[in-house]
Amino acid sequence: MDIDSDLQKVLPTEEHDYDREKELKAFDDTKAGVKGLVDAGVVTIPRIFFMPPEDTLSAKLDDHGSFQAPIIDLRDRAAYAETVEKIRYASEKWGFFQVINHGIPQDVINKVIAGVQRFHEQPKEVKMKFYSREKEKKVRFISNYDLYVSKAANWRDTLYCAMAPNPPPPKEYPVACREILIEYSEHIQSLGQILFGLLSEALGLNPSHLTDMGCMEGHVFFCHYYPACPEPDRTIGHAKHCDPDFLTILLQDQIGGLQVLHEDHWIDIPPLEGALIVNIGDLLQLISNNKFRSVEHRVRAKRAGPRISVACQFTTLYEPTDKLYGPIKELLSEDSPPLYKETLIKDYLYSFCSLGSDNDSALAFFRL
Ligand SMILES: O=C(O)CCC(=O)C(=O)O
Ligand SMILES: [Fe+2]
Repeated sequence: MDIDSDLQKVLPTEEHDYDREKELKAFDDTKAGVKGLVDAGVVTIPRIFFMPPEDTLSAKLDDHGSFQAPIIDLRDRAAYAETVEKIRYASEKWGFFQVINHGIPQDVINKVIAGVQRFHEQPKEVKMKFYSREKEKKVRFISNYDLYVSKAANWRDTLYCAMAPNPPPPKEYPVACREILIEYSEHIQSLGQILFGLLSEALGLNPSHLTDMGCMEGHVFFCHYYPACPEPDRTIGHAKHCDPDFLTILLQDQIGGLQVLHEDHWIDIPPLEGALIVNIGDLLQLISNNKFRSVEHRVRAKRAGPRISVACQFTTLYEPTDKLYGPIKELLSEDSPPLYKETLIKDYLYSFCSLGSDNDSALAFFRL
């Protein structure tokens, strides 16, 4: 008996036949993203999307109904000190909270979701013109920014629009969502002011401290589209990651799937009509010297869809600035020495992107 050829029969031949690089490239070259696969009628997902079982099995909902990320009412200005305290607790213990009565009209939120859906559901020929892996581009469409470095491709497409500082001329944003994104960006600036004020006070600083440092200088919209997935247990919508910014304001539609890691459990952040989700990013963890926490989160793939979300990240991305960010001096003492070295925002982002989102936090590179 020819042992070698018998062995070949029982070994999964797939591994030999599978040229991952080639398949990633073929997918990328379609410039049509995951939506393109769904439109082509796939009923089994291509292997480039398979997550290792430990990541998908645990992607099932943990049964921890007793945990719920804090919900904070921003209208209650009379109870300002109490709101500051709630923000402090949420930022230290969860890194995530939802805000209600935040001042952004529901009508605007609905139009943002509709505009983003319109962009992603256009004929692929229109979207393809925006498809690019050039990081410095201020407006671009891409499926999986970390396609070539992550363990598995995610079931998601994204339109990026940098809104500040130095926005491109309005005509460079896609016509499908141009007007509403510009309007939403103005609302985001106002809400950002409120949140950074509260966060500054929650750190025991002057209310304008974080804005004076430039934490609000830039923001970028990540307009995600998660198509309905025929095999949701084999893949993920958005692999676990922390955000590499100061702060994220996230708007999600009613489909659900977002989970946050809390005390070793994956906790659902269920859609709450009218609410916005806020989470602390790595750069705020860094400048707060670990007082606030940037926490891992992910989005499950679902049979239901599409799911639409818009993450607004406060960061200047790759803007050429020489501003360095390190732990805030006022927060340091003998008992609380600096834990991180200073960094440029763009250097932090390069480290983050080189890792791929499903790896350990890039913060580790900046530890002293
Ligand atoms: O789609 C979501 O709910 C999460 C998106 C997200 O985590 C991100 O863009 O960083
Ligand atoms: Fe995120």
